[in-house]
Amino acid sequence: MVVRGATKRYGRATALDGVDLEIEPGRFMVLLGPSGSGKTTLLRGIAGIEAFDDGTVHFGDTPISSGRTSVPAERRDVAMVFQDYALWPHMTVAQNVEYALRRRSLQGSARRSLAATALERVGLDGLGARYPHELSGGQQQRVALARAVVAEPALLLFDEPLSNLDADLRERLRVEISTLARSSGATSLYITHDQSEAFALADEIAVLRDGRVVQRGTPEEVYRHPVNPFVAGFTGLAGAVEGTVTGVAGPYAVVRVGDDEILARPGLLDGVSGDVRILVRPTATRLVSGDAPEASGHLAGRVVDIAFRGRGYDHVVETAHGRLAGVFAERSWRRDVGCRIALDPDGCLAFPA
Ligand SMILES: Nc1ncnc2c1ncn2[C@@H]1O[C@H](COP(=O)(O)OP(=O)(O)OP(=O)(O)O)[C@@H](O)[C@H]1O
Repeated sequence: MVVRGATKRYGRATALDGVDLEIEPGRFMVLLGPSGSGKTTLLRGIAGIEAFDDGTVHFGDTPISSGRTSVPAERRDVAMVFQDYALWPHMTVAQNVEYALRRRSLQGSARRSLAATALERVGLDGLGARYPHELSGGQQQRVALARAVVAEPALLLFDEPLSNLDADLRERLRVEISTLARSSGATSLYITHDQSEAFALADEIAVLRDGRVVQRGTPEEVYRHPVNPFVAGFTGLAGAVEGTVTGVAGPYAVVRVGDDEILARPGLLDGVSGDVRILVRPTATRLVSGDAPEASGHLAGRVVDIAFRGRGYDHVVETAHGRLAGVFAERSWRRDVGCRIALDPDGCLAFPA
């Protein structure tokens, strides 16, 4: 699927500002962006629920929306899964799924059999005769998934499908969506504002801000090499500290932060100098004793909060030059004690202050 120059304005507000997006057949793309960045507008335009003001959409070589051509939503080879499930309340579960096959010239028995297989694939065999209100939220979303895949569409669109579910169920259903989408062979586009969901699901992520794609890449590329502080901030930070670049050590900048010296990776290709803001990934932090000998790459601080996380504890540490949260240690520290944070330079991203 290829989108070129997708633009949409509402009055004076620009929801989409010339978005280009390509998804290779069979790949799972996640569009990650904050509220209001244009995610839903883009998805609705691709589905044909709304028209772009400008821009084109192609499925393979076939124009779906281009100039005066616009294939109506129901004739696009697309299925969509919504946040609020959007099941027909007056139809049974089986009828909801069969509805997606209405345009196929199939006999009733063939339709019923395909719907039953799809329900089995999402773990709902035996529930076909129930009505949506007789199911839990998670089960309703599974019906919506079965309905989306039953007709084997070329493109699956997901509009924050997990956001109405509680944490445990969200994780389980995320795995099911990932498996189902990939085994169906469809191309998938999934929108979310949740970076952990995006990282877990995506073959590729596109980060959207103010109606523009600001970065595209694999989850690893986006996490390790965010193109700007916005992307870094939106994909998980412990916090930031302020410092001054004093030199270079291999691929790293040497940065003086108060009395400490740490290494950081230049967040931009052309390097950094002078005053910098170092954005720190939580995974780059480790607590060491305040009595430990001072070492390069350590930052002095004081523990201000502790949260138990099952496999250990996340600490909030105040340094003289910024606060870092999510600093992990297997044992719990005490509040108000002095400590040092050992920093992995690959997770410290220096941007001009
Ligand atoms: N029907 C509409 N009329 C006017 N403005 C709209 C309309 N739909 C969306 N917008 C505006 O377009 C921008 C993008 O909205 P969109 O819903 O696509 O964002 P989003 O990234 O999906 O946000 P969210 O995560 O909150 O759903 C926002 O500024 C929004 O206020």
